[in-house]
Amino acid sequence: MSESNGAMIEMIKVSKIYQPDIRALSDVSVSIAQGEMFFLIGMSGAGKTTFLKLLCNMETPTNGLIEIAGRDIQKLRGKTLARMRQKIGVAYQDFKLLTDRTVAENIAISMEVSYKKPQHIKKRVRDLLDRLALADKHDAITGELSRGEQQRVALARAVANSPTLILVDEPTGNLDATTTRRVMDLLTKCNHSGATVIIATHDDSIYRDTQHRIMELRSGKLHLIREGLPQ
Ligand SMILES: Nc1ncnc2c1ncn2[C@@H]1O[C@H](COP(=O)(O)OP(=O)(O)OP(=O)(O)O)[C@@H](O)[C@H]1O
Repeated sequence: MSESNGAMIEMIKVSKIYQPDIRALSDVSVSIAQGEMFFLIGMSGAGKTTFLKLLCNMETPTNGLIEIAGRDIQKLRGKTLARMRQKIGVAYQDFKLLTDRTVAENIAISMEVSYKKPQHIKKRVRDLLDRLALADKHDAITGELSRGEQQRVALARAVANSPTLILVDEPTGNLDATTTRRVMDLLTKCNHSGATVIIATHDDSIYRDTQHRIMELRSGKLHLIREGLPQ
C-alpha cells in the first residue's frame, strides 16, 4: 500500500447501523497516520469490533467514507481488493483459526498465499512462536490449545506476512501479565518496523503508560482520551 498524505486510514462521518436499529457507530471521523500505533478503547458493546471489521471490509458502513492508503475500500474489487487484503493482518477476537490444522500451518497460511519461500516461512514461524512463548506448540493441533494459546496463534498469523496494517481485537484478554508483555513487545516491534497498528482493547494494563494515541468509543461516538507523543 502506498502512502497518502501520511494517512493510513481516513474515516469520514462513518456510521454503522445493524438491523433492525442498533447504532454501533455514529458519525465517526478519524485519521490514523502511516506507522502510528493507536489504541481504541471502550466498554463492551461500544463498537470496537465493528470499527475494526469496517477497516478490513468484513462489514460495510451504513454511511460515510473509509479510505486506506488513499483508496476508498468500498470501491475496491477483484485483484486490487485481494492485494489490499494481503497487506492487512487481522487478529480477530474469536480467533477464526483452522482448528483441525497445526499451529505452524495456521501461522504459515498468509505467507504461503503470497508465495514466500518455504525456508523463509519455516524461520518466521519459529521466530514468532519463540517470541510468543509457544515454541513447544509448533506441531500441536490448534483446536486442542487453551484460549490464551489460540489467541497468540491468531496474533502470530496476523503479523506473519509483515502486513502494513495490523488490526488486533482484544489481543490480551486471556493472558497473564508476562505473556501480555510478550504480545505487546511483538506488536511494538511490528510498529517499529513501519506497520500501522490498531489495538482494540479494554485491558488498561496495555495502554495505561503508553505514549501512543488513545481514543474511546462511547455511545457510537469517538472521543480523544490522550494525544500520542511524537515518536
Ligand atoms: N452482526 C451484528 N448484528 C447486530 N448487532 C450487532 C452485530 N455486531 C455487533 N452488533 C451490536 O453492535 C454493538 C457494537 O458491537 P461491537 O462488537 O462492535 O462492540 P465491542 O466494543 O467490540 O464489544 P466487546 O468489547 O464486547 O467485544 C453492540 O450493541 C452489538 O450487540
